[in-house]
Amino acid sequence: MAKKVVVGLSGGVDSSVAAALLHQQGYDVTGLTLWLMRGKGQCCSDGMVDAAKICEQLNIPHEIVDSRDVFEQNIINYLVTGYAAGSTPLPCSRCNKAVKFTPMLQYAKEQLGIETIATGHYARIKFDSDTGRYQLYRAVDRAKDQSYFLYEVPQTDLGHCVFPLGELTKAETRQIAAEFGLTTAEKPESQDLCLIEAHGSMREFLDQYIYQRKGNIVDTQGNILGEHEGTHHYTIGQRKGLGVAAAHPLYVVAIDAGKNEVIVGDRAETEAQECTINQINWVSLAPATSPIRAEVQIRYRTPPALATIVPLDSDSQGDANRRARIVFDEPQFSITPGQAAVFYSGELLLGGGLIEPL
Ligand SMILES: Nc1ncnc2c1ncn2[C@@H]1O[C@H](COP(=O)(O)OP(=O)(O)OP(=O)(O)O)[C@@H](O)[C@H]1O
Repeated sequence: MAKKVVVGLSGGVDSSVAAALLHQQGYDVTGLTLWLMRGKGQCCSDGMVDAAKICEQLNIPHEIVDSRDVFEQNIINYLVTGYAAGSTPLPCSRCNKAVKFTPMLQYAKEQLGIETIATGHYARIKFDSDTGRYQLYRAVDRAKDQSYFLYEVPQTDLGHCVFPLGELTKAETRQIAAEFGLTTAEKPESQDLCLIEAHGSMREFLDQYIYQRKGNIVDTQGNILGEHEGTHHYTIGQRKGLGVAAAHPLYVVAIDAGKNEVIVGDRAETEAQECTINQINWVSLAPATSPIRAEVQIRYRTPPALATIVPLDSDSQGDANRRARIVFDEPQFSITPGQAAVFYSGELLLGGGLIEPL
């Protein structure tokens, strides 16, 4: 009997190709689309229609799961609370874990009796029989690699996931889509976070939830340089849009939501060599109990930098091995609370955690 798999279909070209490839390989494929956003979620409604067209084309069943509440609780609330507190939360890794993988697997198992799910993520999973762990590797196409956003996916889910595009380049994916004649073959690449695509900008999205309270933009000595309309409009390392005239470029160095201040300084003042992370999820490696060396990536598009990860006893929720101090070999530009620090050894993703306020 054909092996059954549920493919998470966003209506984009990547997940369409993932479904088409598995279908071609003889899998019994079911498409599943999560309805994520209320209100301005035009991209969701378009996505659902495009995903339905793919399912018709491949002649496979299509399930739509209303996940708007799950998305609101786990992503919208998370973003709004984080930005209001002066951090820059990372929604995609949280979404993958809390909205996509775990709930999709649960639905697949409980409602459809299917044990495996697939997505169009660019990353690779391998089982390591020595450690008994499911390991995550960067995608072959480094420009498209999405492993950074997958560091939170628990071992219990990874063992039930397939990433058919992990060995492909984006150009190959497009070519395969054209060869299959998929209706999504020519669909343009999504440029940004789905929330930004839906709302125009993060600022427009957040302004619906967070009151715009005017405050001061100050330098690191406390001198007032200008005015802002809400600390949630800023992120660490930001240079553009400060509205402050200065002889040399100024960057956001810190955000003090309590005092309602944005603190700016020159580039060197945004650099730090250490940070603490919490809520660590160990992926390819069993939880470290002594310091380890790794390449640590502090933003999706920031190149990894060599560092020592020193485990601390417990995290904010009291779990052992889930908090660590990261000591970089060189100072790093704009270490940003709320973003993820993800550790790699070459292509292998070891684990990751969330950066605490410095
Ligand atoms: N609403 C959704 N419902 C089900 N699965 C989804 C949904 N959104 C994304 N996914 C899955 O997660 C993968 C990565 O999503 P991401 O938002 O990064 O899209 P992407 O890289 O542009 O991929 P695609 O071209 O398939 O949209 C998708 O390929 C798809 O398998």
